[in-house]
Amino acid sequence: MALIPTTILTGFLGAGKTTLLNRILQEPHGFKIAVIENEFGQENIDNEILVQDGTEQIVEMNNGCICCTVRGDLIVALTALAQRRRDGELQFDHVVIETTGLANPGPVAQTFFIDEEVAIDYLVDAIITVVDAKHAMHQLDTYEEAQRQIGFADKLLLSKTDLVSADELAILIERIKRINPRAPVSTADFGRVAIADVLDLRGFNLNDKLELDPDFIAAQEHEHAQHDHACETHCTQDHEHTHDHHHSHHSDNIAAFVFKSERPFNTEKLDEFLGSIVQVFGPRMLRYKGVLWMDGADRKVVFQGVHQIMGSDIGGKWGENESRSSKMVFIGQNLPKETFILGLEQCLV
Ligand SMILES: Nc1nc2c(ncn2[C@@H]2O[C@H](COP(=O)(O)OP(=O)(O)OP(=O)(O)O)[C@@H](O)[C@H]2O)c(=O)[nH]1
Repeated sequence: MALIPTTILTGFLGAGKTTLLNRILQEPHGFKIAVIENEFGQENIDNEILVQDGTEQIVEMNNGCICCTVRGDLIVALTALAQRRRDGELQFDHVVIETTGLANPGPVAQTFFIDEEVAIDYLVDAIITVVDAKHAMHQLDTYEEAQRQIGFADKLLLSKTDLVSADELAILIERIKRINPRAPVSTADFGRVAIADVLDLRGFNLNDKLELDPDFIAAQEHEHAQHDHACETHCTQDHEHTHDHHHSHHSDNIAAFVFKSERPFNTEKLDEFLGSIVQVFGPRMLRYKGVLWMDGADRKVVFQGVHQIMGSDIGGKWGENESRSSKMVFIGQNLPKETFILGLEQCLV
C-alpha cells in the first residue's frame, strides 16, 4: 500500500490552526482526512470547535504534548489508524496532526523516521506553520517555540493579516523569511487557503531538516538534550482545579488552568469580568477558550481569545440528554489563577 501522507500543522498558541483545519475539513476537495488533535491544557475545547460531519476520524490526545510527553501516544494513534484502515474499518487517504501551540515540530516529524512501525505506513507530506500576523513579532521575541515552528516549516501561512497594517506585515514577512528562507509564505484569511496550498505538497525535505538540525534523526534517548531546550524547563502545568494531572515541559512560566461549572453564567456579569480581566492581564494571556452555558440560552457559546483579542460565537445546541456545564481553559504566563476562578464564580447565576 502507498504511504499515507501526513501534514503536521503547527503554529503558536491561538495562531489559527483549528480555524484552518475546519476550513480544510469543510472543503469539497475529495480527500478523506483523519485528524489527530493535541492540545496544551487537559481539556479539549477544539473538539467542540471542529466541525464534524461524522466522516472524519478524529483522535484526541490531551494528556500532554506530542512533541514530548505523549510521543508514545502519537505512535499508538498512528499505528492504530493504519491498522483500522488496513482492516477496512476506516477510509482515509491523508492524516493531519494538529499539534499544541507550544509543540516543537522537530520531534513530531522525527517520529516518522525513527519509529519503524510508523515509517512503514506514513510519510510526512509537509510541516505547515500558521503564523499569527498580529502577535508573531512578540511571540518570536519571547518564545523559542515560535521560532522553531517557523524554522521547521515547509509552508508558512499568515493568519490575522486583517488586524495589521501593510507595513507591519512587510516587516514580519521579512523577519520570518530570515528565519526560514526555504518555506513559501502565503496568507490564510480565517483559514481560507487553496487546498493545493496545504495538502499533497510533498514539501518535506529531510535534507533541509538535517541542515537545520544535524541531529534530526539521532537516537530518541538523545533527543531531549539535543533538540528541545524548552523541554528542560520544569513542569509548569497547573491542574488543581480539575484534579487531573499530567506534566508538560515548555517555556518557563507558561501554565494552563481550567475553570468548570455546572451553573450557568450571567451574560452581563461575565462580559464585564472578562472585559476587565483582559484589560489588566491581556499581555500575559497567551490563549483562552471555552464552551459556555449561558443563562437562558439553548445553544452553547464558544468563547476564545489571544491576548486582548477576544470573541465569542454561538455553538451547537445542547443535546437533550447532555448535562449543561461550562469549561474554560486559560493558558498564560504567571496568571493569578485564584483571581480568575473567584471572579468567574461571581459571574455564575
Ligand atoms: N481576525 C482574525 N482572526 C482569526 C484569523 N484566523 C483565526 N482567527 C481567530 O483566532 C482565534 C484562534 O484561532 P484558532 O484557530 O482556534 O487557533 P489555534 O491555533 O487552533 O489555537 P490553539 O490550538 O488553541 O493554540 C479564533 O478566535 C479565530 O477566530 C484571521 O485570519 N483573522
